[in-house]
Amino acid sequence: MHPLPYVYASLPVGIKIQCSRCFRFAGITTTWLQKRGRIRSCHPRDKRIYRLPVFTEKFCQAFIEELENFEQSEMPKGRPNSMNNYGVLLNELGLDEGFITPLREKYLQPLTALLYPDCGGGCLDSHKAFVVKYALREDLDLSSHYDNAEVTLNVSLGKEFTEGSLYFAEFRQEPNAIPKYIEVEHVPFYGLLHQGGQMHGALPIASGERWNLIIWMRSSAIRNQRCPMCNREPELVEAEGFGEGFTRSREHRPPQTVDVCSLH
Ligand SMILES: O=C(O)CCC(=O)C(=O)O
Ligand SMILES: [Fe+2]
Repeated sequence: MHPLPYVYASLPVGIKIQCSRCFRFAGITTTWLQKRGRIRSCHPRDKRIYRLPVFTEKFCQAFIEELENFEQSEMPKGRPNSMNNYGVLLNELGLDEGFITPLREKYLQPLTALLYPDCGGGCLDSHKAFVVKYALREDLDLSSHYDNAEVTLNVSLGKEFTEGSLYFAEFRQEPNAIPKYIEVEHVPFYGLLHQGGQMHGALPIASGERWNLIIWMRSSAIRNQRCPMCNREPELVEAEGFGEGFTRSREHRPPQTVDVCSLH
């Protein structure tokens, strides 16, 4: 059993180890990062899917144990979305403020600003974070979809499993087009960054249990112009917390960016 404070106490360990390395990356080029092996592009045709270290193994184990405790408790539970029957919404555990927000702002944003400057990577100001779980006799896979996010982080937390890779198609592929998918394996304790609008899904696991942390990161500067789900100008209603990441202010525009990789 891990009482919640134990997990909270262990969070900075998991984050700090990788964070201190990544802070030094802010302001340098994608090419430099790739050459040094700090992040890896997962496909030669460059679908802008990147693998990066996120948590320690010890942290992932403690995190899963805590999620299992929550699952077994009597506390009311929502599910991440209509496609998942299992899994946990992290705001229900009070993990936004002390965990996901600093992770997004301090660790991820320096990287996403570099990797996705054209889709709000430099101005991600809210998120929806949840954990998905796949197991035999529970959910096995996830059908093809795009996320309600500008940029998504998907971290493999464990446990042991076989198969269950992600597959990616074109960016917002036409529903009737013949899909050309690439498969990307989950590597334990590593994360994958991808554009939320890229069609993707998860193949069925063949054995074991797979737990992944998903952070849908949102940029109000981008989505205030056009909703990524319906492609129209959003009509706003009051919402609790981050809502779906829209804000009333339309003045914000994404900052102007240059392609640093083309500069010499
Ligand atoms: O199962 C996975 O790893 C992918 C989950 C996912 O794409 C999502 O929840 O949006
Ligand atoms: Fe997704």
